[in-house]
This record gives sequence, structure tokens and C-alpha cells, in this order.
Amino acid sequence: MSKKYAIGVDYGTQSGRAVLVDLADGTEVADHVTPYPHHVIDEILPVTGKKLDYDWALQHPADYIEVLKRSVPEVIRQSGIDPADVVGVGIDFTACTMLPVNEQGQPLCLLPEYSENPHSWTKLWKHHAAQDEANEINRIAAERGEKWLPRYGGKISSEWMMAKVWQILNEAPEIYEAADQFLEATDWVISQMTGNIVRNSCTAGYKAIWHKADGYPDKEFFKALDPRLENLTTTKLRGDIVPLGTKAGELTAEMAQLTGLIAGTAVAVGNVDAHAAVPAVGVVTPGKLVMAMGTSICHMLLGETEQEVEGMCGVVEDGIIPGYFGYEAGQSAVGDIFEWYVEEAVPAYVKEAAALENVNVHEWLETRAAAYKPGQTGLLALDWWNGNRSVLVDTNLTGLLLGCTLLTKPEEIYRTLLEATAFGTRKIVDAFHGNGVAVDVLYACGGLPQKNRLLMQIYADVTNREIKVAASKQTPALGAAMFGAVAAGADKGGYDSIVEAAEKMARVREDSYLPIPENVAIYELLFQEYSKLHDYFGRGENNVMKHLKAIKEEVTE
Ligand SMILES: Nc1ncnc2c1ncn2[C@@H]1O[C@H](COP(=O)(O)OP(=O)(O)O)[C@@H](O)[C@H]1O
Ligand SMILES: O=C(CO)[C@@H](O)[C@@H](O)COP(=O)(O)O
Repeated sequence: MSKKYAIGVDYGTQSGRAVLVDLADGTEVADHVTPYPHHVIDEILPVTGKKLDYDWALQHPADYIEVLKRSVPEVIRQSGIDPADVVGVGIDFTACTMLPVNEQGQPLCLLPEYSENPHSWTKLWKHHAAQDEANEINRIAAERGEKWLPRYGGKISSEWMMAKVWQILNEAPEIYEAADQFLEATDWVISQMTGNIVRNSCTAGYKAIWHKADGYPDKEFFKALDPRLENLTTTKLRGDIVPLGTKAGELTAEMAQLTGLIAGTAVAVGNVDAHAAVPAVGVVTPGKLVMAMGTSICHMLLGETEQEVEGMCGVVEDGIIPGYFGYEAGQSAVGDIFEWYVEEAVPAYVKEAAALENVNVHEWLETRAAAYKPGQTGLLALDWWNGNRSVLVDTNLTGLLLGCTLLTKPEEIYRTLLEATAFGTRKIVDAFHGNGVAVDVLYACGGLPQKNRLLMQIYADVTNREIKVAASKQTPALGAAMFGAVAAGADKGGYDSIVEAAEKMARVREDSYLPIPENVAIYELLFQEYSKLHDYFGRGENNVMKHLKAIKEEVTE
């Protein structure tokens, strides 16, 4: 029998990437990236040229199809394989990235009668303009004692489906009316590939307050938000919600022509980027925390039971791997804090020295920062440059650097920022571990583990846990391909379960990061100090960060 393959397509914030994977062992045979032609639309709406409000972030749905059109034929061409040997396709997406569609499943923004209204466009995950609606949802849910609220750590985010839908209703009721359904972009792309609209349990669970046993919150809750929302879940969010790995359908003839694949190829239901990465590092059982480390960190964990954990983003049964409760938490800025420092705050002499040595500024700082022992800088920081996503869930918190003297060096500050983000992860690890969801070992994927060894050693020391690193540089896309193989099934050359697919296809690097006992001991002391600052500034004892923000807003108006 000829070799069999699957294709995974990872839809990120700036671009989409297709990866062609050998099903026997997970080898990534070819990959190709298509930057979105319309980029992130966060300043000007293309059709009107009108300025968008602050905090808006939209995307163009045609860009998603462009990725299929350019990147899928390219991986087939590069690999030289017969398209008939591609047994399944899966995708993963940022989330909640959502759009309104009409009865035919067409995005309203592509129809001339609606395209001038920004609310007809795809709202990207980082569209943060629905914060007022999120606040109201949280207030009303808390008042009513909604039992689903603790499943989301006590607060839902402005990034999620209900806040975004409500913003559309409030600001553009005509678009709300015209929408036959609101879909996650991941489900919309699958509908374009197969002709079937099928909602997946991952985005429904984490981003749309859906629960396997209880379904959506009841109508009375939605009525309490706004009487016009009463029937939202049975009308514009209607439809069966199916587990990850389910076959959504088969590639249509039209899509086969566009992609160069064979009509009838199995297509898996949509998935989320961070969640798809979990089986791709071989994690299919509890106790192993997967960190997707880049500009931010998503922390993913499996558990046997549904526990309430302070500040977690959510817990969803079957939300990552069927048969387990999938937990998600996160830090809203990690690499972005290092980027801020490198771009905005290092002295010119550092940039010049790095250029002379032909290394980038991060690498220059890392080498020098690595020469310090834990605690030797005398510095401590709170990693809230972009607020706090877990455990405190407060976007109004800001960063703090403590302990500077006239002798403080840039590399010491850089090391302190690395450490601060590790302490942020430790808070999340402790929150889970202390609430009965074991965290025994860490797995890292994403860009940062490839870029900064010091950072990874600090994370191992601060958490006192081994860290295994993904062998793949395209972990979410590999995971998406694995779900594509599961959609195909073993009799078509794929796999019957994601656990089997992970056994054969997932890989981590041979070398791992182990905690160094003397570093662990010092970091334990520093973490106690971090925790004091964390609670003092984060739990209301000293609201100076919020006061500063309020004064800033007042004088800026
Ligand atoms: N050597 C480095 N050490 C630490 N951080 C780095 C280094 N090089 C780049 N970064 C940070 O990595 C982040 C990008 O990570 P990456 O995983 O590639 O992106 P994304 O999260 O968009 O997928 C940026 O925020 C950047 O500041
Ligand atoms: O929120 C989630 C996952 O739940 C992500 O899709 C979102 O943060 C986007 O992450 P990336 O920027 O793609 O790493």
C-alpha cells in the first residue's frame, strides 16, 4: 500500500499555514505559509475607507479561502505525492474568531448590502470592543448565580462569542437581524470545504458557554441580558455540536479543484490552535501541562473530573481530548513583554553591540543574563504589561519592576522579565495543582522554546518541573492533520482515535529541561516575594495601577 498523508491547516492571526504530514510517523513532509492579503483589519474598513474604533480587530473571510488555494496545492507540489494519498484534512484556528452568515452560509460582509457595516465582518479573537457587554454578562450571571460561571474561572472574556454577538445586537441590530447564524470562523471554513455547517465542541465549550450535559445557558439568562437575545441559542447559534475528530464531511468537487486534493477526502470538524497542539506533543492523558509559548502563553491541561479553578479560562468535557475534561488558562503577554523591552527600553549601546556581534538583541541579552545566578540581580517584576488573563482575570492591571539601582544593567532587567513571566506560569500551575488537577510535567511548543534556552531553564526552575519541548515547529498544524487522519478513520489509512494518532505521529525532542535544585530553592524565595506583590497590587489592597490608569484617561480626554 502506498504511504498515506494528512494535511493540517493552521489559521493564525497574520497568516495561514498548511503542513503535509506522513501518517506513519508524523514526519512533516512540506509546509507553506500564506500571509492574509487583507492583514488584520484594525484601522480602516476596506470598503468604506472609514476609521474603525479603538479595540476593533476584523479579518476578511476570503483570506481564509486564499490560504487553501495557495498553500494546499503548494505542499502537494513540494512533496511530489499523489493527492489521492491524502486521506484527511483538519484545520485549527484562533478563537473566538466569529462571523455572521446568511441562510446560504455566505458571510454578510461579502454581500454589497451589508459590507459597509463593520459589524458584518469577521471579528478576530483580539477584537476587544465588546468589553461593556462582557462586563454586563459577568455582572448579570453573578447576580443570578449562574452555575456555569465557575467553569470559566468566574468571568467570561470580551473575546468570546456571547459578548461579540451582543455587541452586534447593540450597535448594529440590522446586522443581527440579517444574520441567519453566527459561526466560529473555524466552523465556517469547514462549511466551505464540505458544504456542511457543523459546530465543534471545542469552540462551543470554551468560547460560547456550551456544556456537554447542560447545553448553553438557559433562555431566561439571555432574556435577562436583553429580551431580543432570548432565543439566540436555538436560532442564530443553532445546530448540533460534535466532538473533535468527528468527520464534518467530505471535500466538495469545487474545493477539490481549488486545493488540488481529491473530492471526497475526509474533513475533520474545526479546532482551536492551542487545543490542537496538545495531542501533537503526545499529550493524551492528565498531569501534563502543555504551554503554547509565543507572544502570549496558552496553558492546556487534561483532568479526570470537572474542578473549579480560580481564574482559569475554562474547563470543557472532551474540549481537547475525548474522554477528559480539558482545562485552559493563559498569560496575555509573554514574548510581547520581551519585545516591548527590546524595542522600547534597551539603550542604544546594546543594539549597537548586538549588531557588531551579528546577533539579535534578544540573543545578546540572553547570553549576558545567563551569567547571573537566580536572585543575583536584586530585581523582581510583575508580568502584567497586558493585564492579567489568569489567575486574577483583570485587564486593568499593569506591569511593575522593583529593585533598580544606579548599577542595574539591561541584561538584568531582561532576566527579571523572563523570571516574571515564569512566576506568572507558576501561579497558574499552583492554581490547578492545588485544586485537584495535577500538573506533574510541562510540555512546551510555539516559538519561544526554539528561541531562548535561558527562558526554558528558568521555567523549569521556577515551577520545579521537567519541561519537554515539541519536536515540531508547526505543532498546531500537526495536531490539525492528526484530527484529519482521525476523521478519515483506519480503514482509509488514517486512525480511529486521536490517542492512536498521537502514539504514532507526535514527537518531543530527546533533551528536556530539568530543574536545578539550587536554583529551585532561590526561586522559591523569590516566588514568595512575587506572590506578596501579586496579591497586594492584584487583589485590591493597593489599587495604584487602576488609579494611574484612571488619571491617565482623565488627562488624555
Ligand atoms: N530570543 C528570544 N527570546 C525571547 N523572546 C523572543 C526571542 N525572539 C523573539 N521573541 C519573542 O517571541 C515572540 C514571538 O513568538 P512566536 O511564537 O514566534 O509568535 P506567535 O505567538 O505570534 O506565534 C515575540 O513576542 C518576540 O518578542
Ligand atoms: O485564545 C486562543 C485559544 O483559546 C488563541 O486562539 C488566541 O489567543 C490566539 O493565539 P495566537 O496569537 O494564535 O497564539
